[in-house]
Amino acid sequence: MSDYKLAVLAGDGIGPEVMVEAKKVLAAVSNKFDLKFELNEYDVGGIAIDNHGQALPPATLKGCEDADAILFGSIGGPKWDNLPLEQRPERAALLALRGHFDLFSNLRPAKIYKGLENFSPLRADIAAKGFDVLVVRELTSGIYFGQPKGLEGEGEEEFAFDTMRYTRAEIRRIAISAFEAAQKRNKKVTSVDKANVLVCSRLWREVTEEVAQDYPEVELEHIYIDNAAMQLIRDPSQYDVMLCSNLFGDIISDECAMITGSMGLLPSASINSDGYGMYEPAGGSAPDIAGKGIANPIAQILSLSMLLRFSLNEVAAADAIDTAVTKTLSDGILTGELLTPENRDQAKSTSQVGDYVASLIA
Ligand SMILES: NC(=O)C1=CN([C@@H]2O[C@H](COP(=O)(O)OP(=O)(O)OC[C@H]3O[C@@H](n4cnc5c(N)ncnc54)[C@H](O)[C@@H]3O)[C@@H](O)[C@H]2O)C=CC1
Ligand SMILES: CC(C)CC(=O)C(=O)O
Ligand SMILES: [Mg+2]
Repeated sequence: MSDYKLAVLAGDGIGPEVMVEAKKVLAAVSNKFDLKFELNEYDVGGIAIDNHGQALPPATLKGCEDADAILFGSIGGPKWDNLPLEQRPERAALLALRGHFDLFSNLRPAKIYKGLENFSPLRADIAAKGFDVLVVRELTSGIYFGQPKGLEGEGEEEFAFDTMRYTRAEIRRIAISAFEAAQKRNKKVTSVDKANVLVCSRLWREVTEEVAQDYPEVELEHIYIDNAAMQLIRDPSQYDVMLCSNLFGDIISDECAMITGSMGLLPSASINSDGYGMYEPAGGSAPDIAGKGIANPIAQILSLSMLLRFSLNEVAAADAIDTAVTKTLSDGILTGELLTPENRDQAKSTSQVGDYVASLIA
């Protein structure tokens, strides 16, 4: 019997809706594998601004510090869009948590599931070649963590800037994450950069080449971000691990999600060097569908599986969730955004999908 303490931060928009489903699945695996979890829920993001006047209240941060891992939903939304940047949920809570816990290694696994081949926006013959990519994104540096500056000057001379900055050490540790992951997969790392114009990308290439020396069995290739975005549509089967800086990984991972059929299928793990992590869907709070009971809960459920696997080493429980999700999708238990207009009447609700996954584990 294990005792784990999780900080549960559902957040805004669809966050609380999909979190309910992840908790159902957690209850099912707790039962099946005789695991004991203490779940402590905290406000974060817009809801925390409304209730406590700040996006990351001290009690939330303390709860995360006291936990074995964080299960995170998503934050932000139109209600808080006009706040100054430093108070907005995305910066004041999400980037703050990533920075505070040094969660530099962001893993975003995307694949076309069996049964969903026809729901990928890829051309059928391209989808048939397969798609199974792990985006390894640097998460605590680069342009999102450079000092924003603005606004200065006046009139048409008024300006703002963001700085992109990477140290060798920051590049080295994320490159090692990518090579370690590739060793357990198909032994290929594609490093995505813009080394034809950016100095940071020149350093990125140099350090990535150095790290590659320690992994002779892993192939390393470099590609410019614009070409990578295009190649992912032309022939994504050529990729295994895609190593990206913070900005490029943010963009490329949304593209990978959509290749699988939906933003709502892509989970993520954000891990530090001690194995502590925050686990969240790669997508956002989806204000356009929030409150309708139609959000896809799979990314949240798979984020829970990653939490069990990477931070708690509960591999059997994680495997059980992955197997149940695979069967749910191949059984055609799908939320509406995955379906075509002709068969959308067969769409299942958020809670029907969560119930089905949980029932397969029980
Ligand atoms: N980790 C986080 O908390 C993130 C927060 N955001 C924030 O979320 C808010 C909305 O951002 P958007 O740019 O609209 O991106 P988004 O990822 O929330 O939504 C983009 C599109 O994907 C769809 N989508 C996303 N998750 C889905 C799911 N589980 N099931 C079905 N469809 C899903 C949405 O309906 C929308 O059409 C913004 O405030 C943004 O800053 C954005 C990305 C990550
Ligand atoms: C606030 C953003 C950096 C969050 C996001 O888009 C992401 O982590 O993918
Ligand atoms: Mg993003």
